[in-house]
Amino acid sequence: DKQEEDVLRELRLFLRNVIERLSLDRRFRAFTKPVDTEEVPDYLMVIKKPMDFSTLLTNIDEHKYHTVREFMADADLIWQNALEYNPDNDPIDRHIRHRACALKDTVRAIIRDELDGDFERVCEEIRESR
Ligand SMILES: CC(=O)c1nc(NC(=O)[C@H]2CNCCN2)sc1-c1cc(O)cc(O)c1
Repeated sequence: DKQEEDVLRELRLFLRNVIERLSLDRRFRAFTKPVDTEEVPDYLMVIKKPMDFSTLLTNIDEHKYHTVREFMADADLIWQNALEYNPDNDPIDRHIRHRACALKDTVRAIIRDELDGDFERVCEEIRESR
């Protein structure tokens, strides 16, 4: 109904704003677009569910996320994939793992500081009612 559509619209606006701010952070440049499988040919053999900021935005626009929890499941894939693909004691691996850990902590801090628990509960109730 109208009120429920207003809630889901506000959720989409909140999630787009979170991604916009992450995309401006130079530390997270590697996470903005899908990993280029030309540059990194073995990537899809290691990582089963690639994810990046641009794909998150597309998913939002396609109304894929009805709750912040659903969004977080995909957003977490970005840093989880980077940790999985970069396990070695190699300086390049360690560098991207630091950025993956910074992304994990930054997303959690934004959600903790800016998501109203009551708002997320309303989103969950709408989803359960459908
Ligand atoms: C995003 C990610 O997980 C990623 N990991 C990499 N790891 C390596 O290159 C390590 C792997 N271990 C052996 C030594 N090389 S490169 C890379 C990447 C960075 C970009 O700026 C764009 C892009 O498409 C992919």
